[in-house]
Amino acid sequence: MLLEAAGITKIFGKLTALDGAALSVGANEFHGLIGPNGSGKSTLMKCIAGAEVPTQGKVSFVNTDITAFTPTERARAGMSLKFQITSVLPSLTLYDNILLALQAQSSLVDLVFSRTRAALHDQVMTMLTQFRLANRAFEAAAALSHGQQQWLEIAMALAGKPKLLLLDEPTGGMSLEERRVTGELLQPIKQHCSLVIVEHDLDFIRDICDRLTVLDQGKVLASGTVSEIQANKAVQEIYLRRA
Ligand SMILES: Nc1ncnc2c1ncn2[C@@H]1O[C@H](COP(=O)(O)OP(=O)(O)OP(=O)(O)O)[C@@H](O)[C@H]1O
Repeated sequence: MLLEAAGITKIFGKLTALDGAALSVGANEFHGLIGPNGSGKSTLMKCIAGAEVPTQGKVSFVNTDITAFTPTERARAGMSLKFQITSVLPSLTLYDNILLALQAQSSLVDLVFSRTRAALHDQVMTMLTQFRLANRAFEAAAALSHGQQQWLEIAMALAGKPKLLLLDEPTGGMSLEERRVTGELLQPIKQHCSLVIVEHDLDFIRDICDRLTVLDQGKVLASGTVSEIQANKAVQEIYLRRA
């Protein structure tokens, strides 16, 4: 397993947000985290990313116990969380935003060699092309639509070539068409990266994910392939209960 979170409990004062939750993600796997409002999805994501420290439990990544790692140490180990490490600077061009994200991964020594700069140029353009933003490379990021800004942020989160990308509700506020394109843009990264994604849009998550974990009241209700989860009676019940 690439990521293994086990027995994760998180207590905020009197509230138990997570109660022995677990999550396993393999290499090249897209894994969706779903569940009703307040079931603990974001808190589990934060415990994995290092933004919250679990009260109990263990997080392993690439066979290393990272429970006590800082977010920066996790990033160095190959984990990337959109918004956490980098975020879009609206007054800079798309090109410069991506360049900054790439440069954050390079050493100062690398940066002073022009050959590296040329290589960075190619990487910037490749990433912009991959995220269908190349034709706007030299416009300010502020001019982008909401959806395009999200794509730019995802591209920036991928600049360090992470083994695992964590996305918390990336399609929030997107149009239906932008959601569809987001699914298409994410697919190719599976060749080199796994994904843990929290999303309220169940159609979107079903379309792009290989496996799903369902949280309910801080516990794992079910975990399995998309078809296993769709056929699961207990899962159907919590979603019906909500409706
Ligand atoms: N920093 C915090 N301090 C106190 N309580 C918190 C904190 N963060 C989360 N909680 C509580 O923990 C519970 C789980 O919250 P969490 O945001 O993880 O759920 P979620 O499944 O992501 O919800 P949603 O779908 O609404 O985003 C909620 O009751 C929430 O109010």
